[in-house]
Amino acid sequence: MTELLAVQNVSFSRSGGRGNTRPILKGLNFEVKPGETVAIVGQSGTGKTTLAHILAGLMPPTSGSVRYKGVETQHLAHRQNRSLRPDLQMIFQDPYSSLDPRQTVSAIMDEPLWARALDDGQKQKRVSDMLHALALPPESLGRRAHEFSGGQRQRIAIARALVGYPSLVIADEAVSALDASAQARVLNLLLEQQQQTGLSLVFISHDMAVVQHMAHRVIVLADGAIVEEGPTGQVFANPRSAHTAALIQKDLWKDTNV
Ligand SMILES: Nc1ncnc2c1ncn2[C@@H]1O[C@H](COP(=O)(O)OP(=O)(O)OP(=O)(O)O)[C@@H](O)[C@H]1O
Repeated sequence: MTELLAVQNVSFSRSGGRGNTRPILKGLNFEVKPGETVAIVGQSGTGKTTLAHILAGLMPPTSGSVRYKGVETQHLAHRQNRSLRPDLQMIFQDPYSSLDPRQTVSAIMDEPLWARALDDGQKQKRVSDMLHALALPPESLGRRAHEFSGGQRQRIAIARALVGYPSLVIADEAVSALDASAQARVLNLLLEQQQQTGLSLVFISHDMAVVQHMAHRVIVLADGAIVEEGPTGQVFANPRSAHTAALIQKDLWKDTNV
């Protein structure tokens, strides 16, 4: 098997009022290979977050399929697929909705590790390594999520996603709310984990400089359809679509005006 995630003909429509449906995603096809980072970029409202939720199996596509290691992601929660569940992790944009505020950091970190064949000492070491890598003090373990700031919660959510040695992480604007030093720390950690464990990433970001730094391949969405796809160097050096050129231009403009 060459692909880890296979997206085939995925469309998604939202129902509007009076029986209308509005197409959000239109016939998407792409793959993510082991150890690969695929960035998904596009203007606001073009369907990136909707796609992330469908890829992670949090909602079904209207038509088409998303298979992770051959299993439809919407069926990953089923009992027979439970061992695959910790393999595919998602980092959401908003840590306030993605973490249970009453859970301790220790309990949050335990969940992705339950299925891993590690002894208690190895699990403790993995948790403390992740906290350290994300500049969260060891005392964090006994505290509850609501006791942390937004930036700290986001780092806890990132530690949770990585602690169980996932094969695939879907990161939706995972670092956009972090300050520059925390951003650099997280991006380096993701690259390091990729080198060490062969982690694959679906990386959704509006920040084209970060995309250029992180991704092997870029997929450009416009109005719910793929308008360009290719190796990162090629897409940035020679964008074929006006949408891609506009995204790159906008980012350059931003950088010269900080
Ligand atoms: N819960 C919802 N109910 C109705 N429409 C929605 C809902 N969530 C998103 N949409 C609509 O679906 C479309 C795609 O939204 P989505 O959030 O997936 O885009 P996006 O590319 O991630 O945007 P952004 O970069 O601003 O986060 C938009 O037109 C949005 O208004």
